Amino acid sequence: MRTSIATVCLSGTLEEKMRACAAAGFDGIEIFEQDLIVSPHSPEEIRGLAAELDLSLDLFQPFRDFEGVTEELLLENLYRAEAKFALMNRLGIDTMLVCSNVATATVDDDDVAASQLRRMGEVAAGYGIRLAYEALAWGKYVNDFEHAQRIVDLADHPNVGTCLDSFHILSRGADPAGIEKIPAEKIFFVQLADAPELSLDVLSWSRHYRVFPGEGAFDLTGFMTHLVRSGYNGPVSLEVFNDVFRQTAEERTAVDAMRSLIWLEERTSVALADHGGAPGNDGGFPAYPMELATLPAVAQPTGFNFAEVKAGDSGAVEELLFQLGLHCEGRHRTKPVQLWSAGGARVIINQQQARGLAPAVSALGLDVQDPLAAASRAVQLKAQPVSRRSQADEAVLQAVSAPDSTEIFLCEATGDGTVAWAEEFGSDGVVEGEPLITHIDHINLSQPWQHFDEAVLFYESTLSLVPRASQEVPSPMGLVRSQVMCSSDGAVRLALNIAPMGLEQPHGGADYPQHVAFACRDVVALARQARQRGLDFLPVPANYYEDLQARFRLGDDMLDVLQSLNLLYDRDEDGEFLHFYTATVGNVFFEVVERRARYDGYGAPNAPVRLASQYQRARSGRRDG
Ligand SMILES: O=C(O)c1ccc(O)c(O)c1
Ligand SMILES: [Mg+2]
Repeated sequence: MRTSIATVCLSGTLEEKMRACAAAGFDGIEIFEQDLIVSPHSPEEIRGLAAELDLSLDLFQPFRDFEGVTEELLLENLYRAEAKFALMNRLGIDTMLVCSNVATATVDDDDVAASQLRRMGEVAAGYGIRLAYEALAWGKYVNDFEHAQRIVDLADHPNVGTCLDSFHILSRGADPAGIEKIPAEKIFFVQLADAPELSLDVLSWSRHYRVFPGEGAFDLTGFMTHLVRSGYNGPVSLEVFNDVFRQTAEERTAVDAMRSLIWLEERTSVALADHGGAPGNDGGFPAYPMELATLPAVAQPTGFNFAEVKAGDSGAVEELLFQLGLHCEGRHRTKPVQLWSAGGARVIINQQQARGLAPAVSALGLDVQDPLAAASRAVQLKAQPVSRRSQADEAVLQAVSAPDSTEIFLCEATGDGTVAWAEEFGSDGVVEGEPLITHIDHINLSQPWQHFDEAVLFYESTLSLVPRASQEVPSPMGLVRSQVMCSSDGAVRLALNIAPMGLEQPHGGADYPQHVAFACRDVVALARQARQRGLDFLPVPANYYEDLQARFRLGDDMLDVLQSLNLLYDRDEDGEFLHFYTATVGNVFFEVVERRARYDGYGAPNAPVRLASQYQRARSGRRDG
C-alpha cells in the first residue's frame, strides 16, 4: 500500500512538514495549496526537496468552486485552473483535487456539471494532468460520493476521475460498499480521516475535529476493505484537519499518522482474510492489486506484571505500600531498586537517576505470550524502544516508550504467578497468611491533553487493548476526559485521563498525579488494617455519604462502615464496587478496589469526589506549607 499524507495535517513550514513526513516513512504527500503559497521556496525548489527526501508529490489541492456555474464564470474558472496546471507542471504533480462547488454553483444539473468538468479535463490533458473530483459533505448540489461518480461517468473523459474521502462518505452515514462498484481506474485518489462522534454541523466537524484512523468512531477498516475490493492501487492518503495536530510538533504528528496507517493496513488485511480471501493468497480467492503489509500478530496482554514508581526520596511511597499490606521482597542486587509485593501485585520502587524527582509512575510491565513478537510489533508501529542498562546475567526485558513517556515492559507470562526477573531481588519478606491484595486491578495514566488521541491509538495498535466509551468527569480544575483501554477479559485495564491543564501546574498536565489500583478480596478489612498502620486516606466529605444513602438506601450500619473508613461505593446491575484512595505523595497515589459479583466499571460517579478532594488537599497543603 502506498502511503501519503496531506501537508494540512501538520504544523510548521512546508519544508518542515516535508522533512517530518519523510522521516516518519511516508511514500508521498499531498501539497495543500496554502502551504505552497506562503512558502519562500519556488515550486522547483519544493520539487527538488521532494526528490531529495524521496517523497512523491501525489496531489495538489484543493481547487474550489468550479462546476455548476454560468458560462461566464466557467471561463474565469478555466483561466484560474490553467494557471494551476502550469504551476503543477513546475512542481511535477500530475493529479489535482477538485472539490464539489460549495459557493458559486447556480445550476443544479448533472449534465451541466459533467460537461464543465469535461472541458476542464480537456485543458488538463494538455498539461498531462488528471482531475480527481471530490464530493464535499457540504457541497451545494453535490455532497455524496455516488452522485459525484455519476457526474464523472457523464463527463466521460480519461482525465476526469473521482477522489474518495472517508470523512465525507462516513460523516453522512453513506454506505461505503458502493465504492466497490466504481471502476478502479476511475478512482484517482483516496483520502482517509476518522472522527469522533459529535453532533455538529458537518463543516465544523470536518475542519476542526478530524483525527487519524483508529482515533475516532468511524469504521475505517470496513471502508478500506471496500476500497481494496474495488481494485484501487493508488496512494492511500491521510487528510486530517485538526486544531490540536496543527499546533503539535510536526515530527510527532507525522509518526502518529504513520502509526495509524500501518495499523489500518494490517487491520484491513486481517478483515479481508476473515471475509474469505486475503490479497495475493493462493486459496482460490481473488488477489487484489493492493498489497497489504502485515505485522506480527500478538495476543492481548494477560495481566499486569508490575508497576514502577520512580522516586528520589522513596520513603513516603514505601510507607504507603507498607500500610496497604505490601511487603518489601528485597533490593536489587546491584541497583537502588526495591521490589514490593502482595499476592500477584508487584510494585518496583526505582531510585536510579531519580535525584530530586518527586515520586511518579514511570513504567508498567505487562504479561504477554511472546515478548519479542510484541516488542517487534510495537517497534514496527513506530514505538520507541527503551534501552535500560542491564548486567550480563540479568533478565533481558523488552520495552517501549508510550506517547507520555511511560515505559511499557513486555514480560513473559508464566501462568504460575512468578516472574523470572524477581530472582535479581533477594527475598527478605516472610509473608504470613494470604494477602488481601490479589493483583493490580488498573493503572491510571494522565495524558497531556494534546496527546490523548495519540495515546488511544498507541495502546490499541501496539497492545490490542480495546477503547471503552470515553467519559467526562467534572473537577474543580476543569472537565477531565477519561477513557479506559482494556483487554477483552479485563485482566489489563489502563485508564487514560486528560490531565487538567491550568490551575495547579504551571506547565500543563505532565506532572499531574497518576495512580495504581490494587484489587483486593476484602476492602473493609484492608482499610481497617491500613488505618491501624496510620494510613493517610484521601478524605471523603459527609455530603457524599448522604447522597449515597439517597441513591442506594444502604443500611445505616453499612453507611457507617463506609464513612468511617473513607470508602466510596458504587452499584450497577452487574454488582457492587467498594474502593478507597490514599493521600498523594509527589505525583503518585494508590487505590484499593473490591469488585463484587461481576461489577466491571471504575466507580465513575465517585471520580468527581476524588478529584475535588485531591484538589482541596493540594490547596490546603500549599497554604499550610
Ligand atoms: O474543508 C475543505 O475545504 C476541504 C478541502 C479539501 C478536501 O479534500 C476536503 O476534504 C475538505
Ligand atoms: Mg478531502
